[in-house]
Amino acid sequence: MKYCSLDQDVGALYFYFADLAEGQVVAAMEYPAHLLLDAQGAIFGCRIDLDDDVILSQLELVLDGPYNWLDGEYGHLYVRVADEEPAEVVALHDVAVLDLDADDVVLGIEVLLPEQWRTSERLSRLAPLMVSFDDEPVAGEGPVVFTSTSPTEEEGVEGSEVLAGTTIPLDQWRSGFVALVGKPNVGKSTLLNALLGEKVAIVSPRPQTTRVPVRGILSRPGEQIIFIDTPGIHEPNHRLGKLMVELAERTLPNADVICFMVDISQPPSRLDRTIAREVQRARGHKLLVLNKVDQKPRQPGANYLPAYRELGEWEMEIAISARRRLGLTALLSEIGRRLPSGPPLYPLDQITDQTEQQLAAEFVREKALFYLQQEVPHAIAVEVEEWIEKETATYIRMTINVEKESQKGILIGAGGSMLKKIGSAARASIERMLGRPVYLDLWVKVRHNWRDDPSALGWLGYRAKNFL
Ligand SMILES: Nc1nc2c(ncn2[C@@H]2O[C@H](COP(=O)(O)OP(=O)(O)OP(=O)(O)O)[C@@H](O)[C@H]2O)c(=O)[nH]1
Repeated sequence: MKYCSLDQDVGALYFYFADLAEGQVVAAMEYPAHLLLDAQGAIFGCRIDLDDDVILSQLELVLDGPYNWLDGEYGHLYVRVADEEPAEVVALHDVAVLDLDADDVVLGIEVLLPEQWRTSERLSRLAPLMVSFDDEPVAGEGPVVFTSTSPTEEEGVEGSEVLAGTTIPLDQWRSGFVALVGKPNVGKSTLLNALLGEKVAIVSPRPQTTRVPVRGILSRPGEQIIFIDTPGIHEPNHRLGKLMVELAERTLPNADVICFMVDISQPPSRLDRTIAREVQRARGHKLLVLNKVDQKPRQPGANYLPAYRELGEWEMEIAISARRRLGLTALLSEIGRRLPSGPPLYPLDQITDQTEQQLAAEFVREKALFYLQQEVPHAIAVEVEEWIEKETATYIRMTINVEKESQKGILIGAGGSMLKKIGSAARASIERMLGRPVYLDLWVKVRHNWRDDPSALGWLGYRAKNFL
């Protein structure tokens, strides 16, 4: 690698393999990422888990570095400042983004560092290569000395510290429900996590990741916003899909504010139009939320804003990047001022309606969505069978249900390799959530066509009455 930089505001660590010129990055690819730590816990590189879509010529610049290495057997790309074995490999929640130029060559990699990894001790091994974020790295220029300051949060997005000891009389509070609706993959769950500063909803590059509405609660002085991240509205082709769409649509009548989310880097589709019509019929305040402003339009130079604007009557339109946490303060203040008067509906320190067990099962599904291809991850339902707090670790046994024998084989992989990969990534996420070691025991079972079987859907928890 040539340089790296850290955007303190969002925690984005960027590895440069070339000097970037304006407009040079034209595409991006996303992959799961891990941090490589030395014995002192300092980050000395990262591992990106590639898939077969990446070809060697794309990695030409990356593999130019003396210590970078592609492990062809597993598709692991190592980007490092030294040739050493990591003392620890830590999975990151967010995917890494590989920026490509017009010839499809990778120019740089961005990973999002959780706050605890942004200290000068953790970054000490990378310090000699750090350039300050605002400086464009220029060929021939030496690296700028890196001084670590504590990351600045977007004002108001993190609310927990200002909640303690609130003395605001209850009749001066505002509270209400805010529905995040839109077609699959527009970034609803990413937005919810970004607004809460915590991961309460799983995210993946595949459509139809969210299956049931997830509530995320943001409490700030005098204000409680209950976000409902809804399944992406689509044309369903099985009972589970129908339930997902029904649950999403049923959040609309009760929402005080509706954020109709779209992907501004693409033109509106038929689904966007259908959802916009449904949103228009609801009583709540309607905001048009244009996500992914960080991404180049599909057609270079195109502006899809007017086409989205025409889909309905919007009280307000706001451009954001959920991934890069841009525009979120403005969005929150627009939502806040539209909330009805009322006392908080949830305890002020509660951030979601999901239990730790539900979230743990979701983390397993999230990793399966990353690692598995095509239909297999969508055919998965994860059940927690056992959860025992032991002295040194939490023991968790889960069953992963699939629909066919062939899917079971793919999920387990040669010699159990795929299940191991999913398990170790999920275990890292669960450990982060629980703050203690976890022993994760995964089993795979075939439940034929469970997505179309009403009784299987019922005992797997996919029932409308559970969420209304
Ligand atoms: N470039 C870019 N990508 C984003 C942004 N927000 C979300 N994404 C990516 O879009 C993909 C889908 O994000 P999700 O948050 O799972 O989308 P969703 O709308 O909840 O999807 P469903 O669960 O299918 O309804 C993921 O790969 C995200 O990383 C953004 O602001 N910019």
